[in-house]
Amino acid sequence: MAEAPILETRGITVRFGGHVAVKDVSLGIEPGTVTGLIGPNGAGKTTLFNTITGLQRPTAGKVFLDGRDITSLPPYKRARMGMARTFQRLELFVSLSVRDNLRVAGDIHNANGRNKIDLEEEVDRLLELTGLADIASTDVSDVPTGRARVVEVARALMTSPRVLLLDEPASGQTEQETEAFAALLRDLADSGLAICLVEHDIPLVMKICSRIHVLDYGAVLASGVPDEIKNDPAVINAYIGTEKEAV
Ligand SMILES: Nc1ncnc2c1ncn2[C@@H]1O[C@H](COP(=O)(O)OP(=O)(O)OP(=O)(O)O)[C@@H](O)[C@H]1O
Repeated sequence: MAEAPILETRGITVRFGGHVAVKDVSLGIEPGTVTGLIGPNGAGKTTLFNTITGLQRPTAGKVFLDGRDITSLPPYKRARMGMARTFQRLELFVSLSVRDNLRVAGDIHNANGRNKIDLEEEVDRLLELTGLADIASTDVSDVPTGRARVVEVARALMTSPRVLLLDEPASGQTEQETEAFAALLRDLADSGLAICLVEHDIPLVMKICSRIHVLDYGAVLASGVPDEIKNDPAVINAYIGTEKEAV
């Protein structure tokens, strides 16, 4: 039997003036899985992430973590409860080294969190795990975008999250980097993490997600396993058929 979702949205709607960016979206993310969230530009994926993480207040609907209604909690409280994310536009400390970016996140976690980590040990473990050890001392400003995205994931992992939301993490990665990244996400999910992946790299999504939700004009157009999504005429028509990288 499938595990109960650790993260749930119920009937989330977000309006910006007269524009409905997210429309009545209900979905769940289970521990130990990678869940894909795909759809055309402007479909509402980032807005939904912002609502889940507390950066955007929904017009209607609720967000639950561990069955607890967290809709009115600020982002830092959600982070302390085990939610971490990365951003479409990288949000790293560019004048710091890769190692120091991880240290800062670990410091903040230790100052606030209940499950304190051994900082240096965790930094070393995550640099190894994410394949960043060779550039640990490099300033992020000198790190190419593809690898900087992995730095952002590693930094998010410093908070020992149980839910990880990734906004276009493969954008800017080479084919080889994406292959290693896919293996990393699978390993993280295998260790129990609940991952939600917003990504335009359809082959990557199809390869690593156990379940996929397709957003179109803010609403869920389809939900299912990769084979169902790949062959859904509405999805092909609205999105996959328009993607150069289509499977
Ligand atoms: N702060 C805002 N104010 C007004 N409109 C917004 C705001 N943020 C997003 N939107 C609009 O809401 C819609 C959804 O945007 P969103 O960025 O969530 O889409 P997306 O699916 O993440 O797109 P992409 O794949 O291009 O990142 C778009 O029409 C966008 O212009």
